[in-house]
Amino acid sequence: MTAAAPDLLETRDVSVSFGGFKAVDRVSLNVKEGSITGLIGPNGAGKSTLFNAIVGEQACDSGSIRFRGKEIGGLTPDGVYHHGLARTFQIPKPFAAMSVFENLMLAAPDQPGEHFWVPVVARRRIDRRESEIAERAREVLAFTTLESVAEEAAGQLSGGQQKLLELARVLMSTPKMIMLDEPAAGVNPTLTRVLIEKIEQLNADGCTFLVIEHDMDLVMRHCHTIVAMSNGRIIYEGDAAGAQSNETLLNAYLGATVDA
Ligand SMILES: Nc1ncnc2c1ncn2[C@@H]1O[C@H](COP(=O)(O)OP(=O)(O)OP(=O)(O)O)[C@@H](O)[C@H]1O
Repeated sequence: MTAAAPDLLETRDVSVSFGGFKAVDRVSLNVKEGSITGLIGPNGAGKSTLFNAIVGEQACDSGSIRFRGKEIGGLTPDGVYHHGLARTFQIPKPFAAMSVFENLMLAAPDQPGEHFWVPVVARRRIDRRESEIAERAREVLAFTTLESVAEEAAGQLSGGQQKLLELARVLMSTPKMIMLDEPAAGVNPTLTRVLIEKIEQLNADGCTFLVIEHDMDLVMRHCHTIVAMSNGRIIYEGDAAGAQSNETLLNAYLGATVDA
C-alpha cells in the first residue's frame, strides 16, 4: 500500500442506537485501498455494530457510508456484497449439514437458474456457469487448504477450519474488500498462521482488509493502520507504534474487560 492510496471505504458521522443507547456515535472511518486496517477496542466498543452498519445488516440513525466513491448506506447486505464488499462473522455461520464444497457452491454470486424466467433452452448456459462455479470452488479450496475436508459436513470442522471456510466463502465472489470479524478468535496457532498467510497473499494481490481483532500481537504485526474505538467513538487512528503508546487507548483498555 502506498501512503497516497485513495480511500476505498469512508464512513462519515455514522451513528447507530439501540433504544436510547448510542452503540456507534458519529464515527468517521477511512480505509485506504490496499491496506490491512485493524479495528480494535474493548468489548462493547461498537466495532461489530459498525461492521453491521457498513454491510447493511444494521440500520444507521444518520451518516454516510461510501465504498469506491459510491454511497452504499441504506443498501441491503446483498447489494453491498455485489459492490465488492464482503464480510465474515465473529461466529461462523456455515450451512452445518452441507459439505464444505456445497457451502462454497452456494456462496457464489450469479447462481445459475436462480432467475425464474430462465428458459429450458438455456440449460447449456446454466451447466457452463455451474462448472465455472465448481472450478472456482476447487481453486478456493486449494488456496484455503481445505481440500482434504471438501466432502465433510461444515458443522464437523474445527473452529479454525470454520474460520478458513468463512474466508473461503467470501472468496467465491472475488471481493475488492473483505471485513473480518475476529478471524483468529478460537483458532489454534497453526491455523492462525495459515489464515494470516492467506490474508497477506490476498492483500498482495490487491484485496483491502478491515479486521476486528483482539489478538494485539497479530494486529500490531500485520495491520498497516490501526483504528481504535471505545464507547462508540474512534479514539485513535494511526500506526502500531503510536497505538502502543497512546494513553487514551491504554486507559480505554484498562477500564474494560478484553478477550485477548
Ligand atoms: N442488537 C442489539 N441490541 C441492543 N444492544 C446491542 C445490540 N447489539 C449490540 N448492542 C450493544 O451495543 C454495544 C456495542 O456492541 P458491539 O457488539 O458492537 O461491540 P464490540 O466492540 O463489537 O464488542 P466485542 O469486542 O465484545 O464483540 C454493546 O454495549 C452491546 O451490548
